[in-house]
Parts: sequence; C-alpha cells; structure tokens
Amino acid sequence: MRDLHASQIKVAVEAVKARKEVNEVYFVACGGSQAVLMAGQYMFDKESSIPSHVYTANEFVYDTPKRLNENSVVISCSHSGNTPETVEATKLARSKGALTICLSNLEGSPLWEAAEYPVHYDWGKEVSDSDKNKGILYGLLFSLLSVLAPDAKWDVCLKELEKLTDLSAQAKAQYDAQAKAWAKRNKREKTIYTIGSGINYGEVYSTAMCWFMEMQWINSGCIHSGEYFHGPFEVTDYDVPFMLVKSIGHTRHLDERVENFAKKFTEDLLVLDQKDLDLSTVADEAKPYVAAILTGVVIRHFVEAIAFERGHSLDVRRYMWQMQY
Ligand SMILES: O=P(O)(O)OC[C@H]1O[C@](O)(CO)[C@@H](O)[C@@H]1O
Repeated sequence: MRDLHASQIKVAVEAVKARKEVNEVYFVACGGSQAVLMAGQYMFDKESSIPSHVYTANEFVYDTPKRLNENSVVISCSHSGNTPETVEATKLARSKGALTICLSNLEGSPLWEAAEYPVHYDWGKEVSDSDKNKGILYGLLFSLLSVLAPDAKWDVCLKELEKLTDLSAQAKAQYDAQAKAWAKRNKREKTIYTIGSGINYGEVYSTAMCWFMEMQWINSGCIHSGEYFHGPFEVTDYDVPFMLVKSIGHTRHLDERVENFAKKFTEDLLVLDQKDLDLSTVADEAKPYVAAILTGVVIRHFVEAIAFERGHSLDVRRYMWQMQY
C-alpha cells in the first residue's frame, strides 16, 4: 500500500480510537461503490460486536436511521467523489456528529470535502490491487477492527494485502482462456444471473447491477445462494445462464447446494470456485478476504471478455450521466 494511503488510514483510525464510544458503523454509497462496502458490513458482523449497516445513500438521507449520532462511524465511498446522494449523506452524518470517513479516487472532490477523514485509492490498469478501492477498503477495515475488535490476525491480514499485485496477475492468467471461451459462448445471451453468499455477495450484486445491467445492458438479477431455493430456482432451465461464486468461507455449503441442484438442469452454469485460486502463499487468517478481492478481479476479467465479444464498451451509457434524472 502506498505511504499516502497508509497515512490517511492511520489518521482516520486514530480519530476512531480517540472517540469515547463507537456503537454503530454505517456503510453508505451508491451502485458499485455500495457493493464494495458490503464486505465491510460482513466483516463487522462476523468479527466484532458493533452493529453495522449498509445504506444506499439516498435512503440514508431521506429515511435517516434514528441511532445516527456522535457515537456512529460513517464510511462512505464514491469513485468519482461527485455522486450527489453520497455527498449529501456524508454531510448529513457529519452534521449529526458522526465520525465520517470517505473513500474516493478523486482528491478534492465534493465527497472529499464533505468527510472529515478522506482516504484516497488508485485506479487504472497498471495500478496494484492493494491500492485500488477494495485493497484500500480492506486495509481500512483491518485497521479499524484492530482497534474495535482487537486480534493479532488483523496485522497479519493487513500485510497479506501486499501480495495482491502478484496474486491478481496470477488469477487473471489462470482464468484467461476460460473467460474468453465463456464470453464467446454467452455473447448473445439476453439474461445472465449471478449467485453468491457471505463476503462475496457484494461482488455478485455489483456483477448483476453494474457490470451486466449498467455496462452491458444484459438483464440480470443477483441471487443469494441461501435464497436460490426460495423462489429463483424455478427459472433454472437448460438454456438459462448462471454465474456462481463458490466461497472458501463458512457459506460454502450454501453455494455447493446451489451448484449441485443447478448443474442438473442448466448447461450454462459458470462456477468460480475460490478453492481453485492459488492461495498457498497467503496466511490462513487472510485467505477468505484475499479470495474475495481476487474473485472481483476474475469476474472483471470475464466481463471485459464478454464486452469485447459483444463489441459493447464498458464505458457506454444510454441514460447515466447523459441527462437529468
Ligand atoms: O459514486 P460513484 O462511485 O462515483 O458511482 C457512481 C456510479 O458509478 C457506478 O458505481 C458504476 O458506474 C454506478 O453504479 C453509480 O451510479
């Protein structure tokens, strides 16, 4: 992690440490940025006794949680730093006395100015994943947990993030041929569903909402593995494509149950099994977290392959940023 990012995280964490009490953590953003933050709620729920919540920014603004006060920590995120809902939500949180931390790719943006403790992340093809949004978010989360739910493992996890540069290059190379073949096979599909659980749910959520619907205009829906058998499995058929992330974490059983059923009825089930990632150099404590970040890298590789096959740039929008809404 770059020194700049590490020092911004340190300042934010020191401020949290200085608070008399922290009894609620809110993760607030829109779209892909909200999906990234979902891992935060997962970690706080599973690793601390502090309640945490994910909010789409405008609900936070228009239907504000009653418990938001000076004992709350609000972590917001906006890649552009310009999404008005997220800026408004951060201003509101600050006005209520909450400690506000934001993540953004743009220093000096409206969000950057709105939060008390801004943290920058890098973006781009040549940039290490340890300094991109998820690397920085996980770095922040591990550092916050080391204060709010102390455990020696957080320092270990923090160090393991440094391995992301090599691990993500390795993961892309490992899945390259499969991604291209899958993209060729699926390029004319009108609908692709995504399924996952646990810490990976945010990743499959953003794959459906942002990668497929927003950036490829492919109909999609994101299904939690635990919910597949409570409705969505009725659409399973030989020609219905699914992308399933199979976790190495505690929810693996849920994902396996989906796989075992779905493969009997569809010929188009893509299973991204985190057990296939080479995590031999990663400390056990950090494996599910590193795997979650790498799964995002792998999914992006599949999405770039399908965008290429379809001749549909990931940058094209019909409505978003093209008009008032
Ligand atoms: O606040 P951000 O991260 O700049 O996001 C704005 C937009 O970018 C996306 O995350 C991806 O294009 C959208 O879902 C969202 O509306």
